[in-house]
Amino acid sequence: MATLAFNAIATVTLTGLFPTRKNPQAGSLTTQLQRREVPLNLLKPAIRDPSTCKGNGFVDMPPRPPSKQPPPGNAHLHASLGEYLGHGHSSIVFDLRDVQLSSAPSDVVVPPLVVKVARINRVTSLLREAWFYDDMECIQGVSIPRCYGYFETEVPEDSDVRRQLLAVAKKYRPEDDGEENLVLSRDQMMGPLHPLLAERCQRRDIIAVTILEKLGPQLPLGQELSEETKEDLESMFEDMAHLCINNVEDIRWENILQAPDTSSSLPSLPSPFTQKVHRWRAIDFELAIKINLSVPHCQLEHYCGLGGVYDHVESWYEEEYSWPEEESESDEDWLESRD
Ligand SMILES: Nc1ncnc2c1ncn2[C@@H]1O[C@H](COP(=O)(O)OP(=O)(O)OP(=O)(O)O)[C@@H](O)[C@H]1O
Repeated sequence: MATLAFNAIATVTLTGLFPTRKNPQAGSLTTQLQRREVPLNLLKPAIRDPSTCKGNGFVDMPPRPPSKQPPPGNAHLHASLGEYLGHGHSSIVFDLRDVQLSSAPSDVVVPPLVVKVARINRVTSLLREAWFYDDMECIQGVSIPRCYGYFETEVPEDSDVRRQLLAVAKKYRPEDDGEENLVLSRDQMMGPLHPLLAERCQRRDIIAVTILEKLGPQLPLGQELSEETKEDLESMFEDMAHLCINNVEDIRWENILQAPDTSSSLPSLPSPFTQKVHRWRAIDFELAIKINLSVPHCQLEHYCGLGGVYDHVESWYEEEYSWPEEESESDEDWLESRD
């Protein structure tokens, strides 16, 4: 049996756009999306000259490790959107059901998958994140989920699919409209944006998704974390530090999920840096930066982020936490009327 290469899927057809918790079957709408390769120079790493920063922990930036994937495939993935799994500033994430793969060898194993759908004004966040997935290919299935590609399609401004996405996005995060994308402003401080990012941040007629391996739940709240779990989490972020990826701004409880462990999941692989097999995985690289920090210095920053996660887990009590919000009836009625 062969496993699905990260670049095997060329096109994706998604049906049932977009369900809600109260109406998981909602939407007879369908769309087809095409893989878009993410340019290597999409993002500029932050490079400090090690000779002028002696003792500050800067190193020579290692080149991106060469991809171990075969030549790009031509497979077509067909799936319907299942349960809503979560959302953030940039996206809404759904389980994928009834997954079928065509134009691929029949013995290819497809693990349980999710689709991360960018909010219409956050396509650049997903594109940026897809660059980090490419950059961290060697730790996909190790300390981050396997990523099967970034896909896009153009949708006319007055299309039902676009309207449905806007309505669902608004439902899960009503305050999103018009929010400034601070990450891009930060990228701009390092020089002009890559033309693709500059163009995509003006567009409001693109649906963009990534297809990711489905992970398990977050760390259980309200109990002390074992030393073993803490060591595992620290080692997981050490893998990123070896690739000069600093993700301290997005180390949050929401962004650490259990490694998949169902009978249909793919096994977790040993770290190419520490040979450890992790029980947890990190997600969400919208705010990550590639910077020539040494591993210990990057790890120091990651420890700060993890300290916040440990506090959150250990001092949690239910009344404080009420996420996600319940859907309001009137919005739900509106959505149902669109089906
Ligand atoms: N691979 C996955 N498997 C299972 N659930 C996932 C997966 N990826 C994301 N989720 C769920 O979706 C939620 C939102 O995902 P994520 O944090 O990646 O979104 P985001 O929009 O990039 O967040 P933000 O921009 O606010 O940092 C997660 O907290 C988690 O509950």
